[in-house]
Amino acid sequence: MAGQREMREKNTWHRPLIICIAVFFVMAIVGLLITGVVQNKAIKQKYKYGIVLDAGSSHTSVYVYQWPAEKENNTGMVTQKHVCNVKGKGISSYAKNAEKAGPSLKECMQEAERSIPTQRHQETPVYLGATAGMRLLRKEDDSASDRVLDSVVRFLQGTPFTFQGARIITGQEEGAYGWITVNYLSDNFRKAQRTMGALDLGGASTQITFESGDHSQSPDDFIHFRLYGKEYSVYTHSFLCYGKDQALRVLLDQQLRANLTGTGSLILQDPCFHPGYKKVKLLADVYNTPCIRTGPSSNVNFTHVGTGNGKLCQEKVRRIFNSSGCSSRSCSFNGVFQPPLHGQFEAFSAFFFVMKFLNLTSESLEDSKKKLVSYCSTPWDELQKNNHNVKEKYLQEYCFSGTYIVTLLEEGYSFTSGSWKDIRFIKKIGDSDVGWTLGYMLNLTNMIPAEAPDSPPLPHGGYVTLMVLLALLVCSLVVCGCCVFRRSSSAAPKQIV
Ligand SMILES: Nc1nc2c(ncn2[C@@H]2O[C@H](COP(=O)(O)OP(=O)(O)OP(=O)(O)O)[C@@H](O)[C@H]2O)c(=O)[nH]1
Ligand SMILES: [Ca+2]
Repeated sequence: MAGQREMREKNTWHRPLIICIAVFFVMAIVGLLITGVVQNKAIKQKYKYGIVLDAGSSHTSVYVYQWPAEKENNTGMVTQKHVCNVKGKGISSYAKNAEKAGPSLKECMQEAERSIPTQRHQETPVYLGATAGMRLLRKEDDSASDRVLDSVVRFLQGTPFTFQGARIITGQEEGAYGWITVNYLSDNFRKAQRTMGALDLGGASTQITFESGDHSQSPDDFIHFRLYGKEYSVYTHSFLCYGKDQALRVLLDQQLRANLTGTGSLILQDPCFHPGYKKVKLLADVYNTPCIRTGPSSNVNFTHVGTGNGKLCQEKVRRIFNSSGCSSRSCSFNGVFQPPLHGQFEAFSAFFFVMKFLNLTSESLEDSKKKLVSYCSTPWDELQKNNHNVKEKYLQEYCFSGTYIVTLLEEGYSFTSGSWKDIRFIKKIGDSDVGWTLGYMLNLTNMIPAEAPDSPPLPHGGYVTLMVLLALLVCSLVVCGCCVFRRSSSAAPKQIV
């Protein structure tokens, strides 16, 4: 008895201790749960922003991008928040009144200010890249292109953002950054998946870009990237004057020269324009481009008459491409080396605008050509009646533009009826417009690391869930342990002393 009493006296503190430990454990578990939940509560995401102006030949667009502030180096995190199309033509059209080029951006830059929190303005970089329209102006009149850029720089320096520069990007950059945008938005870099090619059709130039190991020939047409720990050898070529606006002028010039009799008024019968289409135009609007060697005196008018012969239009458009004179193993056109096509291609900008309107984005090559012939024969007044909400500038040219696109892809780049299905005509990937601007900003802000960032073995959510489950397991083990201990101590045989 005395022993038991002694035992009990010695252990009087066991029970409260166990209870105390259990209480602390439960408190720790509850604390863990609350931390896990609060930590993962949707905190107001903090974003960073970037602005890129695409100063194209036909117009300028202002893109606002955003990304989660703490995930700067993660991929797939930069998305387009806003886009504003500047009213009027491209900045190269201000060659004769350069001081107006910068202020023409005002409305869209004010929209950009409204779309970004004020406290972020100071840290938001602004980049302007000018493309083929300014490349052509620089060819024609270098000082005029400088004056236009100066006006743009002065204006953008006056915005509340951090202006990082305005420059004419090369055709190679335009192609390469379009390819980066396509594959970044498709998450192909982070997943080290097969990349897709990029086809960009502008008003003054067109670009083809795709991964190819075949860089033994024309190394100038290759760019090498190391992205997320993987090497990429990318073929890219930009054809200046092969944007659809300039190509139309080249076609008109070819037809005008064939019709120039020098007598009476000039009438051009054009199979790429609809029956009943008749407009008096200025020769200056055809010849005021460095894409055509000088033409007849430019203050002369000509009457542009449509005959709507799609087949003849295809034959005329084919003449824009010179398929002879290839000194490499394989060429696209005009003697330009092009490695064999392979893989999927994303065709955007005017490729999309035109093929979407003509409802040819999912047609085969053969059916596209047949439907174009039928579309081109549609009388102009019928077309206007059925499409009164479409800009006449675009409506009058869809027959030419569609024929040009099909000819460029088939005759120019050598897409076949088999590989035609590898082309996808798109405007966006997710919420972001496809074009060179996103790739340009990602490169300038170093947001695509050369090496894959170390990622924790578990995604954050998985990590928290695992921790909570483990904690609950520990807790239940402790509780079970206590129960077993208590049962064993109360069931211990009474010692008879
Ligand atoms: N049908 C149609 N055409 C469009 C639309 N937007 C632009 N275009 C025309 O499509 C062509 C290409 O447009 P963009 O990709 O903006 O060309 P750009 O960037 O100005 O030209 P580049 O400097 O050569 O890249 C031009 O002839 C535009 O006039 C549209 O919404 N619908
Ligand atoms: Ca463009």
